[in-house]
Amino acid sequence: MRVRGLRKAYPKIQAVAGIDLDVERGEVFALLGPNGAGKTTTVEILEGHRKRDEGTVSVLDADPGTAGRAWRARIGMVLQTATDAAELTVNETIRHFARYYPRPRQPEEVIELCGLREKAGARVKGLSGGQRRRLDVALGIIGTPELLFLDEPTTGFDPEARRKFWSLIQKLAADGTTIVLTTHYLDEAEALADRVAVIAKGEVVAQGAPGDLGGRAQREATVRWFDRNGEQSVRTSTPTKVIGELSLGGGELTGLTVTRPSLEDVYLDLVGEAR
Ligand SMILES: Nc1ncnc2c1ncn2[C@@H]1O[C@H](COP(=O)(O)OP(=O)(O)OP(=O)(O)O)[C@@H](O)[C@H]1O
Repeated sequence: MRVRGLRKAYPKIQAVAGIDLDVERGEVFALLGPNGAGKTTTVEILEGHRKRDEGTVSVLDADPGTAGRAWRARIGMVLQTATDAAELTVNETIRHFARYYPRPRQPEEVIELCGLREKAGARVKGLSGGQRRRLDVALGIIGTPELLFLDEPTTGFDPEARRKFWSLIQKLAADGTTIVLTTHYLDEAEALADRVAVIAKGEVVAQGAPGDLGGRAQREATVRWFDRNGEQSVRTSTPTKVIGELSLGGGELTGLTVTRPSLEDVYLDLVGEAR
């Protein structure tokens, strides 16, 4: 996927103000950014659901603005708005949608992957919020997409469901599915994404591997330990040296930790600077 100079204005706001993105095949790519940053608008343009004002976009070697049905069948989407509640059961819904695709996954496999086995016979309208979201994901992957868009996929999931969802995404990625997701959960981006882009006010303010975003790996570390006087801490760019010096006494250092700024620290700095 290749995006250059993407722009989109609504009557009152420039929602996307010149975005460049590259996503490689097989990559998990996360879009991060505060509410209203322009993530959903960008994703909708990439999905072919919204017209852009300016810029060039190539998704699976086609322009989403003009690509046809065959292209659409190669793409899976999980939008922010949940599937319409229906009288159908989970099983029936998944089977129904499978018929739209030339190369569907087995419905039983998808039910299993999405943790819906116990709810397969339940009516969709009776599902909890998190279960509905898992059904959305099931419908997003039923067509065996080469590229899967997930807009805030785990909002409303309990911690266990989120972990299960992460392993589902890891399985899909291991099978070669390219995944573009938006999320407000930085631990999710860190667990799943090969690369992330932080968007603020319609612009990309940083892009890179989660471990290296905003020069994170090069930022100063904090070394903490306990001694007779209580907790001690030093900020340093050479933590190994600091620990070497502390170790000269020969004893074990109590409560020794070395920490770098978290992805959340870096993210908040980046987004704060963009305000
Ligand atoms: N259909 C629309 N008509 C007018 N303005 C819109 C429309 N959709 C979005 N906007 C505005 O465009 C800006 C970007 O919205 P967008 O939904 O792309 O942000 P987002 O990054 O996805 O936010 P969130 O994290 O809250 O989902 C916001 O200021 C929003 O109010």
